[in-house]
Amino acid sequence: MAIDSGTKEQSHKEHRSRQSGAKADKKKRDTSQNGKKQNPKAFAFSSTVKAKRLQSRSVEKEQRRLHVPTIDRSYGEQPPYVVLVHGPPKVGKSLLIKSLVKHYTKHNLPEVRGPITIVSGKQRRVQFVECPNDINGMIDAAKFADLALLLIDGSYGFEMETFEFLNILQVHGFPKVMGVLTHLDKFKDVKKLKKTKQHLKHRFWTEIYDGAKLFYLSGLIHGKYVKREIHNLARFISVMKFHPLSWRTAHPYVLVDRFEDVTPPEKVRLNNKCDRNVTLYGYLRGCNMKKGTKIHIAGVGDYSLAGMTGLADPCPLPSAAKKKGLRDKEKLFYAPMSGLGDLLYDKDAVYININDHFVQFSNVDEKGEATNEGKHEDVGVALVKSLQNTKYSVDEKLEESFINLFSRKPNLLSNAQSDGKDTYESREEIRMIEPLEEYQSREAIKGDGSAEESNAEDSDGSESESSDKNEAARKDASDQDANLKDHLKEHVEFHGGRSRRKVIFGNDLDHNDMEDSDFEAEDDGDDNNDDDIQASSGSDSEEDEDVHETDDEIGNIAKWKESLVERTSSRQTINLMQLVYGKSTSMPTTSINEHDSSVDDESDGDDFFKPKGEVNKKHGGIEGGNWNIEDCSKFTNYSNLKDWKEEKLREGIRDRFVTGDWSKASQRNQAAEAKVLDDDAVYGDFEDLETGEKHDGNHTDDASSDVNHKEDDLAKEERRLKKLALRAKFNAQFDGAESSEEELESKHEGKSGRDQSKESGYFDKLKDEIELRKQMNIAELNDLDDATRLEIEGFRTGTYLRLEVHDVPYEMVEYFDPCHPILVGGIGLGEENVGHMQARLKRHRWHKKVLKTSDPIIVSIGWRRYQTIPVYAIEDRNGRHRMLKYTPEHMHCLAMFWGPLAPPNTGVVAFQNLLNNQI
Ligand SMILES: Nc1nc2c(ncn2[C@@H]2O[C@H](COP(=O)(O)OP(=O)(O)OP(=O)(O)O)[C@@H](O)[C@H]2O)c(=O)[nH]1
Repeated sequence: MAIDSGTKEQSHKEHRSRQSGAKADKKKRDTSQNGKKQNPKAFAFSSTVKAKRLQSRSVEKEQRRLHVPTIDRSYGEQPPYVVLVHGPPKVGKSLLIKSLVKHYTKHNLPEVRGPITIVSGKQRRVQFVECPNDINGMIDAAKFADLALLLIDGSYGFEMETFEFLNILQVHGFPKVMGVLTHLDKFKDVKKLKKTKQHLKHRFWTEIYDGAKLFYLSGLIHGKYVKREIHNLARFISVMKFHPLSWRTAHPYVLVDRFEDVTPPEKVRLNNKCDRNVTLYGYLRGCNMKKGTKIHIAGVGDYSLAGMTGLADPCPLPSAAKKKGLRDKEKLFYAPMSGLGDLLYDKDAVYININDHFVQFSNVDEKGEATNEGKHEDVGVALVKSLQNTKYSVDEKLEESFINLFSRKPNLLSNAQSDGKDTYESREEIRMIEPLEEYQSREAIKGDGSAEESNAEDSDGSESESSDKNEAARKDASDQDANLKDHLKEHVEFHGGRSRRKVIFGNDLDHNDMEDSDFEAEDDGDDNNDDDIQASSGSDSEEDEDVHETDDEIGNIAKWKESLVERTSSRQTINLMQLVYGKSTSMPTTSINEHDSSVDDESDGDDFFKPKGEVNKKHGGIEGGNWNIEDCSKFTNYSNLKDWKEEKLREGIRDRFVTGDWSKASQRNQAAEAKVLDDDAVYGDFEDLETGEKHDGNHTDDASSDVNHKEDDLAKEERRLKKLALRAKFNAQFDGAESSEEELESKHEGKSGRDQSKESGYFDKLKDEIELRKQMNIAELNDLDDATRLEIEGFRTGTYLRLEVHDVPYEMVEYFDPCHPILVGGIGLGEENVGHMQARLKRHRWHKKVLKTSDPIIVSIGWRRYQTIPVYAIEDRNGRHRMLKYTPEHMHCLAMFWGPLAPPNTGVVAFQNLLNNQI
């Protein structure tokens, strides 16, 4: 009792809720939110301003989504998507592929050699390829990759390889790109890790586009990456959407995943260096390939095919695989070069591969001894297992078979591999012994050489992008040329037993300081070395001087940046003036001059150039009448220009933008029709600007152009109706699958109830039309028998092809390296001819020296890469081409060179040096 009474009497201190501090703030926030709106979605449009903003934002998003529909020419089953794993040496490329293969197939991949095809889902296969660490390999890889995984050593930072590869990618059509940070376990400090991650992410975004996916692989568990992280990465790969790239949809290509030498052995015996016959195997991609198409083997040359056969798919989709027997399990992977796959018969050889889990034995380990996990191993199994390792030509196998069968000698390939390793190790040793000399000599090479390699050029045709993000990426890349990437510097250093080419960003110096605290001793030395590199390279360009300044005085960064920014901005204005107004101001004056007096303005006295002047005049005459051309700047009548500084004028067009009030638009359109009929002067009205028509005294022109417009419209309408009729016919024929889709769409549109839905409807209609045409083609082809179909259509994309090529140089066989994928591209009509080509070209900002006319360069264009001698020129204002001895600074110029022709709008990249000096 006493206790009870005691407790009753005891007064506890009352709980006082916090009045200030983080907790109180949070509570306030919560209560205020809860109090105001319990269901934020239900009150989304409580404010009209907000509603308007939301609406315009969604419209903007919708608009951004729209792009000209690309025509997908792939008719057959989708071939496996190529996932390219790229990165500087020793960053973990092989390990990532092994981990991913393990994730998908539950099999351990002994080594990564050549493309590895795996089934990643019911409807999807992917082919993993490790990108070789040399420029040639990177160029080829950029041409066939559907998704590039850029591996970056997080503990070290960006290396030049990544940026060089990105530049190549930009030119050859930008496929999807994802970044993967590895070696993050080397960070001991969590804060530093976080900061570095953030920093690298933003740097990555600057290079690609904001929001580009970057994965973090935090470390290794049992020598493999963490399962969960690999699982996430695999999920992303499995669901990723790939857009067809324009060059590839117009050209068939094969990424070779199996290669055989089928030269008659007798011929080789007589002459070891005779031309060889080879067979190349791989999935057909891009578009259909007809018989008789010429091919280009990257790095080898153009050939006509001696034979082309379609084989059974070695790794079919689960949905497509027809099970032949009960034990016929689905084959989930195919990697003949890595020694994975299944039983395969073809003309040249028979391959027997048995999955580990069927026979319960492991592969041969490194020492060449079999570690038996299975209960018992019979002779048959041993035989089959030894056969597993033979995957070279028949003659080679005949020579080696008895050794392989009975003595368990490690095969030639593994020998070669280990030899390679040995040489590498010995090279490392040499470096360790003589680090200084080696280092300095390498610096000297790379100060010039490696920058030369990255001598990427912009081209006209680089706009052949399909995905918005990719476009954004390119835009970003070009936009930020001036301000961000100019600061990017290569820094060669000896790190972790090998020379690495670190990327240093001008605006990241402070960050580097932060990072450097970890590796202080090293980097102090490196700073000095950096100066040395600059000195040794001996370049005396302005930029380099600037860089020297920064290296000398880090405190002056701001000033240095100021001067750079000023300079770039001043340059930009000049360029802009030239680009936007330069011609517009000059053209009218020249044409006026020509009209006024027949004296040539610039080429006066020079009879040679007179005809050109006349051509110019003609141009002026033709264009003068054409008021509807897009580039109105050339014919600006200054008296008609509106003064956009006037508030009233600006107010007048406010509603023409997404943020404006659109209800007026419909009224205005009605009014506009009336106005056109009306002969009253409408000068100064904004209708003029929108339609691009000018009403200054050319009423008759306007009227006639209007009539033309109307006629055009009528024709268009007629065509549209025809198409609709066709479509209806098609729908009636083919069980109305599309119409149901359409209904859904229309329902959706009705729901959204916006004007913009019409536009997206148009977009969808365009897409539908393309699809319709495709379906009609397929329907038409389905009626044909197989042989005729093959004749007309060619081999369909996704077919596993065997290509036989005769008389290739013996070096192709001799130096064949499974780690260096072979790309075979189909050549279009007209592309097999040689001739002069003209390309727009700009010296890359990393290339320190100007390029000189007649200095040989190596050009990569289309599937090809070849050496040629360019002549640089620039187009003067009067349309003449003036030869340049050297390329101009920060400007495009023209390059004329001789070589196998490529279609217009093809991306071009040129290199001065392709030496593989990057290890
Ligand atoms: N600590 C740590 N080690 C890693 C990580 N990723 C890879 N490694 C190790 O780095 C070494 C090189 O890995 P590889 O997969 O052979 O690298 P690679 O890029 O294929 O190398 P090359 O083919 O020679 O260019 C291996 O010993 C890996 O175990 C990581 O995230 N953390």
